[in-house]
Amino acid sequence: MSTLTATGITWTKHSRRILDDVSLEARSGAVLGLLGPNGAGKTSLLRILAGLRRPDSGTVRVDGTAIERIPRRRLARSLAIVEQLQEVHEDMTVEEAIALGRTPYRGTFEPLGADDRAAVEHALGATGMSAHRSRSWRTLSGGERQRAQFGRALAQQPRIVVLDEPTNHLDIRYQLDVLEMLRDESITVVAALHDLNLAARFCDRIVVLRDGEVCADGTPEDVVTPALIDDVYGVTAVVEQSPHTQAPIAVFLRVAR
Ligand SMILES: Nc1ncnc2c1ncn2[C@@H]1O[C@H](COP(=O)(O)OP(=O)(O)OP(=O)(O)O)[C@@H](O)[C@H]1O
Repeated sequence: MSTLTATGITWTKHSRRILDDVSLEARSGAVLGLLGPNGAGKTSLLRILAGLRRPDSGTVRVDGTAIERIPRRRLARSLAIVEQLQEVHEDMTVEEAIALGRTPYRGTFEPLGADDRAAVEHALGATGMSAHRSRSWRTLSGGERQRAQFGRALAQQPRIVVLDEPTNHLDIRYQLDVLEMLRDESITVVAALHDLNLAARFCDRIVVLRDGEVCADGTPEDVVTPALIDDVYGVTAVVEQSPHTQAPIAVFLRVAR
């Protein structure tokens, strides 16, 4: 397992500061939820955390090594990202798309080996996509696509996975399934989520971004409070503790005036 840390991340685009001195730590094997209103900077931060974009200042480290010093192939073996609206351009089957996750382990044009096939089978099974393996990517529903994308990340056998709203197209069963799976797979996870209650139930820690700055960082109990929901989202809420899961549950009452 691995730790992913960000220190003092600043990113400016068109002279607008999108991220301002953001620091966080995704601890080994834990699930870190990234929350915040639309436009707060979650996607921008995730792309920096995954090494897809360089910040103007600040450092991202994987197990203490600055991410830009890790060769791309090695990084791809330890870190996978599932972005929103990630497309598979060619007309591939689900199985072929998931097998793309094996690219960092194979030479170009090298056929899948036994390890590759085992990883693809595991990913198909874990995401409930085995029965859909031969279907064309183009014919998948939004939720099926999301599961297959997640399967591709799992096939990569990463130690860290960065997910941008992994559950937004999923029905409740698969929302629970994906989040439970993330916990079971013992992977270090950073996931941008919009659903506060899902985040409170499944994350070990939650970081809240507002206007590109971290405005809260703590356990779900520390972070999911009426004061924060009012402050960050402008919504009046009550927060209770579920007698069933012990996690905080917010009930959103109205837009605060
Ligand atoms: N490449 C870019 N060029 C210019 N502005 C950008 C770029 N990428 C993001 N932004 C701006 O940065 C801000 C943060 O965007 P980002 O997508 O990171 O937010 P978010 O928290 O993921 O939002 P959402 O919840 O709506 O997905 C937005 O105002 C967005 O318009």
